[in-house]
Amino acid sequence: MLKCEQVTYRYNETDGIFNISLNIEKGECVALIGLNGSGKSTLLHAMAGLINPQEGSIEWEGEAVRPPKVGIVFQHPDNQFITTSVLDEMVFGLENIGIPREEMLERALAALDQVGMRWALEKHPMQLSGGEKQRVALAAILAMEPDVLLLDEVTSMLDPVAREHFQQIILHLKQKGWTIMYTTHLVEEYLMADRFLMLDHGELVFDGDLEQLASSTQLPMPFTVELQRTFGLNVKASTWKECIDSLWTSN
Ligand SMILES: Nc1ncnc2c1ncn2[C@@H]1O[C@H](COP(=O)(O)OP(=O)(O)OP(=O)(O)O)[C@@H](O)[C@H]1O
Repeated sequence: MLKCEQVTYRYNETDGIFNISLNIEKGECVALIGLNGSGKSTLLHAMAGLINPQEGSIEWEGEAVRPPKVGIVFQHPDNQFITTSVLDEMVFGLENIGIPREEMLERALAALDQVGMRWALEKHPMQLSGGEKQRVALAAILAMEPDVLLLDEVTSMLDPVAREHFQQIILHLKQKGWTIMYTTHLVEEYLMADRFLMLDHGELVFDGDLEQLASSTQLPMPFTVELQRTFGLNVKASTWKECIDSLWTSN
């Protein structure tokens, strides 16, 4: 379990995150939402051990969080690359955490397979498209086998096709039992989460499921949820097809 207790990280008097307490269970897929500047990235950075809260504690299974236990992928993959080939990029991270040489290639290839990027092994990261770079950035983190995967607006720069591909990868990781927390401003991406945490001015103001989110906030909802609400159906994460099927059977 990832446990945040009364975490405060202050940039100044008004900006930052304030007194955040929450637990994330193993295998949960959590969407961290909130307006621009509400503190989402700051919370993820604190959870990844990249910044140290001035107050409170963040622990995974009773120990202070630190990479590689917690892995984070950022909105702009370019910031994550430091080597000149995809293979070197994968190996660099693994070397840093002391993975034996013979295991490195195996791990790197398995992670690249998970995101469909093995073909790019010899490429310079800068020769890849934005979506491909983002998949390699994710693979580099997956190869380190973190217990918790944090994704900070990872699809926001992608075109609709690349975005859908990336969302499928996240859903696949979720099905495999990864513990995931992601931030997004795209309401359709709410459908990937089991649970929602909402920040407002650095404070945690909501913790609940999709149905509770839809009934207790004024936020725009994914189209299928709006449809369910319009027709008086129970709100749940549904695909288009499931939504239409339940509309047919409700009459
Ligand atoms: N390095 C910094 N120095 C000072 N203030 C900062 C710094 N980084 C962020 N802030 C401020 O802290 C607040 C929270 O920022 P943060 O980036 O965590 O929000 P966010 O919810 O991730 O926003 P967005 O949705 O726009 O990505 C904002 O008011 C921001 O201006």
